[in-house]
Amino acid sequence: MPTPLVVSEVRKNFVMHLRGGLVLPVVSNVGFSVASGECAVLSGPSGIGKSSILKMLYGNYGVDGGQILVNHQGKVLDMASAAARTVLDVRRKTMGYVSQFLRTVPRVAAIDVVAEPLLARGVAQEEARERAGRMLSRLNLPEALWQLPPSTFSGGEQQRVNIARGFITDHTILLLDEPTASLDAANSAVVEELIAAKKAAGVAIVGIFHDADVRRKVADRLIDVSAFSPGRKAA
Ligand SMILES: Nc1ncnc2c1ncn2[C@@H]1O[C@H](COP(=O)(O)OP(=O)(O)OP(=O)(O)O)[C@@H](O)[C@H]1O
Repeated sequence: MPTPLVVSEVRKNFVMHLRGGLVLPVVSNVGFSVASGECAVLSGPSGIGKSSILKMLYGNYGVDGGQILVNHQGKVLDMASAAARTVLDVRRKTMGYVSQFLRTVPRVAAIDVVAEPLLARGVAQEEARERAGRMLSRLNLPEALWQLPPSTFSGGEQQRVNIARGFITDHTILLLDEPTASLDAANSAVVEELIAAKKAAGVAIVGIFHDADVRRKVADRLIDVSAFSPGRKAA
């Protein structure tokens, strides 16, 4: 079976159009691969480019060079050069992403926000909602909130909706951007269990965890993003 995710020679500059086209090189020569069942954690100081790398892997940020090869339904394709339609298909079937903040859609109930990725994969509505409810219970979101849109939820409640939505599918690659940042110890522990279950199921995970304790528990390997800082020679 091909490796789920192989990143090589990826480069990213930000161009500040409001500053006369000033070019800010963020990362260069990014290279790593993530095996099935492995959790690789991006580490390094604030502002070094960790979130930018996750956003490039997911196709939210364009890439100025290099390859992001994913095993999508038995075929290897390059997210760095894939057409928008292909990127959406990869997101639906292969690659999940738990962003730092939930993007709420007005009037959509929390339970439907969580069930939506299952519906997109063809799961019947009743089953999708039942599974969404189970996931929200596991993350201790009070049932009274399930039918409400999450826009008024607390930071930690929104993050739990986001986590439930990200972990509900059987995507083979999962990107996690600080999933425990707004959570208390009990809910962080639930997320650690969910990550362990994904690893046991063979999912390849790339994550960012500022909490050293969580990082120590979930990481199989640290990837030092400072090594990809432009100007530094690759190790
Ligand atoms: N859309 C953008 N436009 C311009 N600059 C950006 C953009 N996104 C990120 N940057 C810049 O790229 C650099 C890397 O940011 P990034 O968020 O990837 O760092 P990080 O390592 O995840 O930081 P933190 O640990 O603080 O979250 C920063 O200097 C940031 O200002």
